[in-house]
Amino acid sequence: MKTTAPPPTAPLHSVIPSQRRHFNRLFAAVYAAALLFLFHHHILSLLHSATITSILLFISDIILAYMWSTCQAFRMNPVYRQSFPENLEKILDRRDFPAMDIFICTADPYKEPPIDVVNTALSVMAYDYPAEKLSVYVSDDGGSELTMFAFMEAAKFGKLWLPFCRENNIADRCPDAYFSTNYALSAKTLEIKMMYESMKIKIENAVERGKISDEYISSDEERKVLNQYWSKNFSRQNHPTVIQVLLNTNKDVDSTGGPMPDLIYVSREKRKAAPHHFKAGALNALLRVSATMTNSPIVLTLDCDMYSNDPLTAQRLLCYLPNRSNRPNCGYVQFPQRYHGLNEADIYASEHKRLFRVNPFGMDGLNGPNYVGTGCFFLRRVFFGGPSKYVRPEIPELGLDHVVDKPIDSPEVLGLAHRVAGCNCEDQTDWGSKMGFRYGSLVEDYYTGYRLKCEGWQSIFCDPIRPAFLGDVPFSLNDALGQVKRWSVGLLEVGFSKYSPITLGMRSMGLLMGLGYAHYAFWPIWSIPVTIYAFLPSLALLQGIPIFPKVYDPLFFVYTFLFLGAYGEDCLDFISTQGTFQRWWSDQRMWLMRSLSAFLFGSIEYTMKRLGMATHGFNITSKVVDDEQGKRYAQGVFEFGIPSPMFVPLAMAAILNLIAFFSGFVYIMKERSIDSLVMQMFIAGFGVMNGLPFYEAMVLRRDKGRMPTKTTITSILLLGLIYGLSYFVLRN
Ligand SMILES: O=c1ccn([C@@H]2O[C@H](COP(=O)(O)OP(=O)(O)O[C@H]3O[C@H](CO)[C@@H](O)[C@H](O)[C@H]3O)[C@@H](O)[C@H]2O)c(=O)[nH]1
Ligand SMILES: [Mn+2]
Repeated sequence: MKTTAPPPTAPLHSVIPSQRRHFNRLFAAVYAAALLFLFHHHILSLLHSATITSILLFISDIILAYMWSTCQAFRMNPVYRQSFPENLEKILDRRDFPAMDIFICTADPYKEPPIDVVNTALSVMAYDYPAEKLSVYVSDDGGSELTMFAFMEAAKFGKLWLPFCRENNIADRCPDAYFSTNYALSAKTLEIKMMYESMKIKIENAVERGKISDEYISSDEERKVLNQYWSKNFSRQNHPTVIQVLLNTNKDVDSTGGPMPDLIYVSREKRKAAPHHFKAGALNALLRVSATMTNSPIVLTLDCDMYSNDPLTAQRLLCYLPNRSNRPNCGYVQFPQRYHGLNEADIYASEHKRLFRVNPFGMDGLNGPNYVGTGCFFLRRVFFGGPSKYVRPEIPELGLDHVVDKPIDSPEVLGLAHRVAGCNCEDQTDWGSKMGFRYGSLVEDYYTGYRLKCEGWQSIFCDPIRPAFLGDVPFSLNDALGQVKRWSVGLLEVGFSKYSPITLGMRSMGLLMGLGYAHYAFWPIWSIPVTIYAFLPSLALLQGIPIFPKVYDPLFFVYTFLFLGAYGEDCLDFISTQGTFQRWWSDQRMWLMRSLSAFLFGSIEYTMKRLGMATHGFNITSKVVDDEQGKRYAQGVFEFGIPSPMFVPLAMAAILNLIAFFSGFVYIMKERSIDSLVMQMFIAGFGVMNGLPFYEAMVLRRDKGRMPTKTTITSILLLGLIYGLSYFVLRN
């Protein structure tokens, strides 16, 4: 085989445009023509006679067309990147690697087990990177001594874990992940495993009992730290700032005498009267606290449930620093959210493949991907105004040029750190509006990334073959829908704000990027067409009323093409991004379910919030699962169990389509003609295929995760009501 000479300097990264772009562009043109044909028909028939049915179908198709067209932004120019961290040290001395501040957020020890948070922290502390350049900050919005205790233990265990990983060149640096692989059974490994298990037992035991046993507290120093939580007025929503330097790189060494990274616990001040802005507020507090202590030029944000799966990740980031990439204004590098522990079919489609893996390639070919809340390396500079406009923070020590020249545990530094983590610190300042992570949306990630893009920052998407980060997925349907419901509220908050992507976005970052952001800002409006298509055709079918063109009508072919084209393209995108057909099927089913439920409830919640009728906060997704539930999840069985209102529209649609399909069948047999009802039969049949897990959960299952009878009955009653109404409406 002929070998080519190596390039003069070893490359750090490469970028290849996708071959599919040509096909995508052509297909978009054809599809757009078919859409025009469809709307031509819609308008003619509306002019001819506007019935409720024709108006509803028109509205549905307008929204579907909106979603389709905005989605084209992701298809015009996808690019794939590769990075070569192995070449890094040929160009950059290890001693010149920049310092990094790593932020890990946690907010509730009962929904986010502290042992998992500890695992996440250890996975990044053990990066293949100079330890003295890493500072890990843990934000505890739960204000819990359980989390503090877990980290006191983690600091001790870390001193063994880090050298162990380094010496044995271990790839899985998250202890829990490592010990669930086929690890080498050496004496050293078993010793470390024992240490890990003993730490885990202590932490889990403390969480279970809700307090820390006396025998677990090993020094007066520890007792003093924990004492802060035991004062009378200390509660989750009301407490002073707690900051604890658990490891200090200038003092602490590992078991072999090597340096340890900094490890700092921060629980910002909380007062009931002061808004705390959920995760965005927590991250801004960390931005300020870290500025007073280390002020590293690079910041990594991580959710507590997302551990690092590749020790080279930090070095990979260096391959893309702005002076080395062709994106001069690159302000952040986003790694995708990828997950561990998914069941084979990924029944809740919580991989969110289109959101986290498919579309970001498309945005990367334009101005760069969205920020998705975790697994993202930022230049600290981006939090202080656009590339050419530096916004100076009110407190000079928080600025980029501030050099920390005192030890991080000195009274001066700690004093200032406490002050900037306080509730009043943001009063009358630019934090949350022009500086830091942005407030005003429950999806602070989407919103912050969007505003940065509007300011002129660009970004890069980095999806290495070995996932850089792995996270947890929701284990029950209610959690999976609840998460998307929260996102829906947050997205609409941006969509209908004065910074809407439709206006500001398109103006400041160009048409295609603007469309991409506009696609997500109005994501929840999927609920409108999906709800209409789930109910209307089947309600009409039940009464033998045709609402779509007959088989030999040219319009029938247009509909067929539009449906197969959209589904086919979606399937192709999914499967070509390391997907299986089975998972794609779950993904499309879950899309229908989200639309019928999460998006719908999210839109209602958003409306109520706007009208001042309710205030919904950030409902944290639970990361715990009981054994039985875990078993069902592993087998790919849907988890209903609780009588959640979110299941009602889903059960209604499933039941209706089943009845409609059979009654349509009988009708066709009787009339001996199927021409005019083919499309409705298809839609009902499709609904039935998607509804299979529901029939099972309503009728056949006896386990705890079955559909509660109450929900089934409610759904049937409501369905009866809707059918009654439709009887009058559809016949007129
Ligand atoms: O008041 C709060 C609420 C949440 N969090 C943290 O925010 C993170 C995300 O919360 P989670 O319940 O896991 O929400 P998800 O829906 O799974 O998260 C997705 O959506 C969020 C926005 O809604 C983004 O922040 C996340 O990065 C993104 O993964 C977790 O680490 C929480 O500890 C806080 O720090 N403070
Ligand atoms: Mn999460």
